[in-house]
Amino acid sequence: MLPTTDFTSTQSYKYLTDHYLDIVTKNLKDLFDADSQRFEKFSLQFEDILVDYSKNRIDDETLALLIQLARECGLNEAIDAMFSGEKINATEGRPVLHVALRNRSNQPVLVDGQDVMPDVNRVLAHMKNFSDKVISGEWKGYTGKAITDVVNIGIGGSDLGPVMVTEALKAYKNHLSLHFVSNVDGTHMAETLKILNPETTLFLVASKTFTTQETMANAHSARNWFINGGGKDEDVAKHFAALSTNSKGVAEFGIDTANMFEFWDWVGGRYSLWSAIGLSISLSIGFENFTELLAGAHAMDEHFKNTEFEENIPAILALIGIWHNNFFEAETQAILPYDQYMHRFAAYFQQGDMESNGKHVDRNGKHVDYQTGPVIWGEPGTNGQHAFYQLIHQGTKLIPCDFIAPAQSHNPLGEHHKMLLSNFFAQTEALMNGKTEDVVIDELKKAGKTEEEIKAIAPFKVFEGNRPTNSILVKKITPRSLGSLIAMYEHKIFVQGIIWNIYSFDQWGVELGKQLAGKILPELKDDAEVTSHDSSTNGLINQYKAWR
Ligand SMILES: O=P(O)(O)OC[C@H]1O[C@H](O)[C@H](O)[C@@H](O)[C@@H]1O
Repeated sequence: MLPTTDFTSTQSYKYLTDHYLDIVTKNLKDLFDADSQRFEKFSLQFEDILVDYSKNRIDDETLALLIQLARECGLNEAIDAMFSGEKINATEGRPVLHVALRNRSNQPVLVDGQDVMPDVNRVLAHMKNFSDKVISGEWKGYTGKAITDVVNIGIGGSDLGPVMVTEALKAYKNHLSLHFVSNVDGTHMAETLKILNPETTLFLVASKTFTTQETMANAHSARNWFINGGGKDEDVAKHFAALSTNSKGVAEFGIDTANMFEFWDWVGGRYSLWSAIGLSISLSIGFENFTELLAGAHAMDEHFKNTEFEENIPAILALIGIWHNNFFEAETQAILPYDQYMHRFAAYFQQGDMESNGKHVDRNGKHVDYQTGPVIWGEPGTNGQHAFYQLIHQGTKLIPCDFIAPAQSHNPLGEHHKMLLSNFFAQTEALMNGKTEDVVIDELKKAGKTEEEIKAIAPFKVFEGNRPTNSILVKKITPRSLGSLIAMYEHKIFVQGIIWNIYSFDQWGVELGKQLAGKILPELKDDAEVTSHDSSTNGLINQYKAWR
């Protein structure tokens, strides 16, 4: 059972409320000036990942109180409950054990008294065998040709993780071409199929439930394309595999269950890239690299489970996030990777974080009267700098940012990486220091402006600074370091959910739209006027019918 403490009723929350009034008057620049050890004090290293959280509006007392908050909210007990397989996803009656999928120690993990590790290892062995055969060309299509293209058909957690990781680890990629079709918009499938040959294409139908409308529609269209392209029913087994928890659904679709890669209901969709859902990753970069990804995540799991909160990276990041979210009233959190390969990282954690912590009912079933999960967004630097950083620097909203960058590039092209990294360092410095009016006036004077010109333009050129950032410097983006980085964010989300007293592992909020779409679909089959909805929805549907 998870604790059900209302964090706003704790002693530490009350202290934090007072302490906030003190901190809010302080400037980051002054905090640095007052303490030459601030970087050493407020940064942590885990393997090849350096997490610098010193450029946040915190001091020793802030951290001590936030850690007290974590203790008062029962974070220790909650971590034990997750790792020991308790059914902490209470609204669905399930344990939360993505950590078991990457449990490289092979220590038993019990669900209802039964060790899940033999099953985990059996599926991993199946994935290895299959990946090796497809990559080596031993696996043949129906006309005897080797596979050249793999299409993952899935959406949400059955798409975003594999897309993000295969992109982030493109430097490790083999000869297979990977494609991802998620949208039910026929354009996604049609455009993908245009360049493919049914004789050499392998489809992975990725769906935890094997009932998701979009994925099933795309899978049926892919199957039709395969049959229309010359394949026979009996050839489907050579070109379709399923990644799912639903063996009945897989068999009904007509995929040979020998080509089914299983996982279990204790794996949440948005935490499933470590499971059979990661088969596209293993095909793209090879099984050895996939296990390195798992090993990196496992190492972070061990760090999270065994480290005191004072030095626990996911816990510290989560607590700083709570400080921004619940005291500074920041509404969003930007994730800004200075790595082109990581261009889907923010999108991945949009689901990871927002589907997990976008909740307004606490673990007692009561409506919360405080803020829970932030809006997660971001794009790779430096592109973002030329698009939306203006608002981060000079807008009216406080936007805490995570800056992520690798020290070593996979593509050391001339001075490019130095240029990229100079921007990475410069942005957090600029956000912290800003530019005072005095400096602006001085610059304008030097540029030969008149008193009058200076007076008119100076206010627009002032940067207040004092904007909080975390800098996450990674030696190199490898399967291992990426695995650790993903697990770090996963556990950050977990810690925040525990403190906000919400259930982070269900997602009832996505159901209503699905239900209504299910009701509307039959209404679109003919041209009859629709009158069953509100006037807006009726009006839109009827106009659609008139125009189609
Ligand atoms: O893997 P599937 O069962 O097809 O589910 C795909 C996705 O759809 C749902 O709507 C959930 O919101 C997601 O958490 C899930 O990842």
